[in-house]
Amino acid sequence: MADIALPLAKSTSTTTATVTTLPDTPTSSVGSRTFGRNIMNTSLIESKFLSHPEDLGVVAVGFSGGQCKPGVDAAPSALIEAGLLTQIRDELGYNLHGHDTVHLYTDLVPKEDPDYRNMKNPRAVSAVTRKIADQVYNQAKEGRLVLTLGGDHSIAIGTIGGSAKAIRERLGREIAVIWVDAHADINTPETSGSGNIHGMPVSFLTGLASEDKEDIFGWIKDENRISVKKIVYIGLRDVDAGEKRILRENGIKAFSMFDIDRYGIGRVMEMALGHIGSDTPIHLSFDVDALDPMWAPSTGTPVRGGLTLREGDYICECVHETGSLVAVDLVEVNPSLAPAEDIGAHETVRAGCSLVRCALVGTTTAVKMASILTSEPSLVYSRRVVEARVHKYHWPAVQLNIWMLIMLISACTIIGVFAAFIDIQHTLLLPVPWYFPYYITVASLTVFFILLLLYLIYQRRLLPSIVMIGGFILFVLWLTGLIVISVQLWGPDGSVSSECNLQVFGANPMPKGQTLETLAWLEQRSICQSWQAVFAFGLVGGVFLLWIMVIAYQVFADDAV
Ligand SMILES: NC(=[NH2+])NCCC[C@H](N)C(=O)O
Repeated sequence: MADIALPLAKSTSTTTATVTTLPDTPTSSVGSRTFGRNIMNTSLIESKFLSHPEDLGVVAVGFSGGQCKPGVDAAPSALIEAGLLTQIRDELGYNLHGHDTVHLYTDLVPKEDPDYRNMKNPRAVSAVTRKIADQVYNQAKEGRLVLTLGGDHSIAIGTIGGSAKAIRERLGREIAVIWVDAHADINTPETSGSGNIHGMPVSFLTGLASEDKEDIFGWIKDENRISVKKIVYIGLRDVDAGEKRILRENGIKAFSMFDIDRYGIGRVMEMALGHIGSDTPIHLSFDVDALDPMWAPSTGTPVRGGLTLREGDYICECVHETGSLVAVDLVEVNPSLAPAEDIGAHETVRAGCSLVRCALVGTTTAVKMASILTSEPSLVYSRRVVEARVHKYHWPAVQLNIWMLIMLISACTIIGVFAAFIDIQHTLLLPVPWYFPYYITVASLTVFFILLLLYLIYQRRLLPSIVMIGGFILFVLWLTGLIVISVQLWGPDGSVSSECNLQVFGANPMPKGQTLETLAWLEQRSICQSWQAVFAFGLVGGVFLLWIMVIAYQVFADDAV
């Protein structure tokens, strides 16, 4: 394979590209990315699926055979020259692996490569993507995050094929793909108008297109494939007719620029990540042409009306914040296509660097600025740590809702019954026993506690400790009330229950007719039934308070794992 080796010191050139590489800083001097230790450089997000989140496997792919315009193969060198890898290592604190070579794959490109099923350069793209799949797989199987710098978007057949296989082997899970692009790249060879394979990678990855010939994508096996249900598109605005049909028929989730205008990027990201779910590893494949040409003009198939750079960065930050990111591709930067002088290429490369940084470190910029402004541990930092922890608690929504509903019913019934009892005592000119107002107070506190929980849920700040402490206090109060009620019902003095059985339920003969006596009997019966209801709801409340403590403990324990 003909590759450009990257020397350790800044160099000014090789035959095909000018390559500037990392200054010779030993990796060991790079700040640790251990959670919370190095706030300048560290992502505050704990990775869910990487065993070595501090390691970054880099695959630099200088390949342009998936389309016809030369120049996209020079992108990795341009990005590296702009200092991307140096920053990733020295500022973001990653340990880099495999970063010392830009692969050109010239030896994999056959001399003769006639079109096949309407595909251009089919054997070259197949051989190169197969090799890329191996490279990405080798990095990903070590439990590292993998960054691939393309290259045109056909290389995603290799990057996604490789990470899908590695994650299946390592974790037994399927990956999800967030495909940020102006195009859907889901043409089959038959629906493609251009025959360019960079417009087809998703169809090969999902199995919508396949081929038996080993040298023309026959190497793609189930282990490399992804499910159509696990792809989410963002930024679409130039989708071919055949692709629209494929998207519709397969129910593929897609957020076009129209959706971004309508809902805003924040809501779109919520919906996109909601579709994927929080327990699925994510491969982010970012085509720079998703950005508006204003921000990224140097790309092979620019389409106006795209994302702002900030929206692109936000997408990358959101994906990073999930903690589910396992691989990132940045593709279709073509430094040789600079419509308005050289500045276009420069801007596009800068935009690309920004996207990658955001994907690798999330929103640390804010933290970084705050920490520079104050020498004390920054407020922003501490707040973010708290938020990162709060967001990780997974409350079982159904149980929580049932719990609140039943507790609310119990508390309100008890308040109602005792309020009525107090009224009766007043009417009969009898003193009010202490436990009537006591139980009303406890039940009111319970209602207040439920309202507090609702508020905290709305704020996404419900901590298990609050629920456990609150639940425990209420349980003790509730239990005291229950004991008092039981003593009244069945205890030695008073014994409401035996009184009721004797006078009311066991009254013989039962009063009938519209007499005062019947009315008095009916009133007494309803008082007796109210006592029973109070006992029943008191019992339910006590048990449910125990239950919520168990739930809170489980939520707490799950998070600690
Ligand atoms: N990754 C890209 N830039 N793809 C552009 C694809 C354009 C067009 N849909 C095609 O199939 O040829």
